[in-house]
Amino acid sequence: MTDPHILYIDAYDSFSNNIVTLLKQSIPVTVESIKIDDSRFVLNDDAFQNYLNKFDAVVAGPGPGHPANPKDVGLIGKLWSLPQDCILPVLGICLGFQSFALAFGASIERLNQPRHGLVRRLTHCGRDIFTGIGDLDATQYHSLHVRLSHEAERHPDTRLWEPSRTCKQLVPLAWDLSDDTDGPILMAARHCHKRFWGVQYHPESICSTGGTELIQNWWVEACRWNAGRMRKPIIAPPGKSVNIQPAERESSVARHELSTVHWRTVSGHESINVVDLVNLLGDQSDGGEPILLESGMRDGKLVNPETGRFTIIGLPITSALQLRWSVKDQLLVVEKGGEVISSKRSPIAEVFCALDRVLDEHKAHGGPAEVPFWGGLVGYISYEAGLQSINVSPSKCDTARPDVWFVLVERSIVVDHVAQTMYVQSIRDDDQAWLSTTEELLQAPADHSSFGCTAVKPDSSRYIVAGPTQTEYCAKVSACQEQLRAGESYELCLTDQTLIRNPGDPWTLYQRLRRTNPAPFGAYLRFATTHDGIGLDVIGSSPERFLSWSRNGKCQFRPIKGTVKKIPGMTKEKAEEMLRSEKERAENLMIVDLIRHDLNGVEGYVSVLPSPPYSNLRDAAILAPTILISPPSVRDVRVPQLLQVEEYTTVFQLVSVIEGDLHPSTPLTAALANALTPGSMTGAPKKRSCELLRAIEGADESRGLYSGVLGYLDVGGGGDFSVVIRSAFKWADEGLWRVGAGGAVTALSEPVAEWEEMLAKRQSLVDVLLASP
Ligand SMILES: C=C(O[C@@H]1C=C(C(=O)O)C=C[C@H]1O)C(=O)O
Ligand SMILES: NC(=O)CC[C@H](N)C(=O)O
Repeated sequence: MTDPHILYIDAYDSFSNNIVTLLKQSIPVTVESIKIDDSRFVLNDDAFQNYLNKFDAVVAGPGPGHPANPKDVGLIGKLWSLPQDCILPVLGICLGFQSFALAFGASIERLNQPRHGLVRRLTHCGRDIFTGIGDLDATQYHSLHVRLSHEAERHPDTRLWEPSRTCKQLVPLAWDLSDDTDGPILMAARHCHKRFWGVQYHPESICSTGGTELIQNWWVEACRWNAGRMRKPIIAPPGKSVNIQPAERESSVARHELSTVHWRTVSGHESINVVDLVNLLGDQSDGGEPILLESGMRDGKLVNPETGRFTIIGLPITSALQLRWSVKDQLLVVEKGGEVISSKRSPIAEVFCALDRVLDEHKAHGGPAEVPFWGGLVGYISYEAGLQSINVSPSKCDTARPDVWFVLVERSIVVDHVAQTMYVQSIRDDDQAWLSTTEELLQAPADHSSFGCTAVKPDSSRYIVAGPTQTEYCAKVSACQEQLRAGESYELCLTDQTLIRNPGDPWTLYQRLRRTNPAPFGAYLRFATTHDGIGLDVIGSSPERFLSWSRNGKCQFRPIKGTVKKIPGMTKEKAEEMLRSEKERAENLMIVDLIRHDLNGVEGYVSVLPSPPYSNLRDAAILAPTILISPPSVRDVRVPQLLQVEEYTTVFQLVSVIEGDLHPSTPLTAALANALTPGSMTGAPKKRSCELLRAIEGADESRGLYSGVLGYLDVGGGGDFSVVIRSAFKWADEGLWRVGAGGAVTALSEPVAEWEEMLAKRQSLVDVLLASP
């Protein structure tokens, strides 16, 4: 017999996939998810009722906004007044619960103090959906709350479990009695005779307990009611996405003969000097600029040996394959040998397919197993490109500078700083001569010349051209907090940019940055097009891994949220104490739950190649449509590290780790494509928060590379991307370095403290760009 079917109605929350996963893990059901504004049903009640008939129960999810606003709740608002024969058991969560309570006479009010990411022990009735659940810790993400009546709440001890006089149909099931300013806050209720339940907290959060039991109890109740009504489990209709079985999937993806990675090792006699290496190799390179992804060192030790053990020096040739795409014109341009070989308007999803196809075409084996990069695509994806993937229209940027830019690196040197070994690698077929020459070069004593280094101009030419003022920034923090209090967002990562003139040589500037602010994701890139004059310089010292995945599909996110500046006298112990505060922990917890959602939602997709004839595979690739594969292709999403303090040169940070295993048939870029834009740079829920930030930060501003991701896609199947923070970038046509910085704003933030945090985060870059040579 097929499993019963649950409909999940998603109010654009960033925790929805966690709820769907909790449902699937707790009870034997199939879950189908639709959005609150599903165009098939919003204006067509008959179609919605018909559709509901195919399900056994509904879960109405959390989300931003107010339950009285039809735009915020959409289809959820229709659940409570359906004709008798269409009514289904419903569990409302947070916004879904508020919508339920509002429909039956409760009022929805603002809390004095929003509860975003707070974890509290609840007082529950121990029966109904709370049967058998003892102590219950509940993560909360709400600014609004359900008030049954003022009168009932004045006597919480005697009237806790009785319906109030004004809301006779709502039976309270759980309360949070820990809040002195807001009084008892209703945490769960049920309808006295309809099969509607709701919880104000988030049972799916990593810090909530009893989630599985709650779902199981609710399901028992729902099934009991369905049995009484003789509802039969019915097979859900196919969703919008196409289900492709693995065998079929394999055959629809172009497969190529694997290339072989050719490589040699050179042992370092003493600590390997990355700058000397780049100078040496830069002079030898075939016209292209070396690309450096460096694992930084402080006092002779790796800053973070877990995320930063290897340094990658990519040596692309001038005519290397490049793939570029810009939000403004949506043109996907593939260039090789200095010639544009294809140029086609493509949505962002196609860009990921194109990246996958280039990787598939260059797929290689036989490289050193311990080395995470054998060759592949190195580049970045901007914040605005990420916004496209969640359907947020970007700010009005008036240039078509690339928002996605990758360069194929076929020759590379990878330094393993732990084993003190250098790997000389090439994925070209006929490259033994280059391998031998480079091996010899690396064995010879280093020559300390500095490649391409231009003379640095006098001091006066370095200054801040534009940047935020304290008054403006604090006003923006307050604007964020108004949205948080209104329930529009749970956390907003506010940022701003400082523009600095420094005509000095970027390589010299990077050398200074790596000395003053060594980081696990150091980056030095110089990209240029061969014909239309677009050029970009990046110097970076990011501490934050966005996402990495190994060749066998284990993927890891490491969001940072929670910052303490290193002022004189600040020790790790003191920073730990400060970062244990409710505010810092709440900020980080929200992002952990958001990333779990992103990972739980990873969907595979394949490109179906058009039938031949086509002149070459790349032409075919540009024509290929994309098909989504459902269901999600990630297993076992887990949080091996929650809220740990890590030390960097200028700040202490609170870091969590979220991991999962990708199904082997998942395309290489699937996790990346599904998780953009980085949640630690947006806030939660992601989509609404990005829309609010666009308005607050300025509709004409774009974040560009800042807040985007930078890293590599390896031809062996792995990948590693950092979040572009503590970095500066400069477009050739603008000639100014842009330094973005910001921080998460919550209801508990102090505007001046946020301003100071932003200054602390941009300080290392400002120092480097303004310092005397
Ligand atoms: C916004 C920045 O950093 C982000 C915000 C953090 C925070 O709010 O504590 C920490 C790391 C980053 O995810 C930045 O460095 O500019
Ligand atoms: N998590 C939620 O569903 C939040 C609901 C509502 N927007 C509030 O802030 O109260």
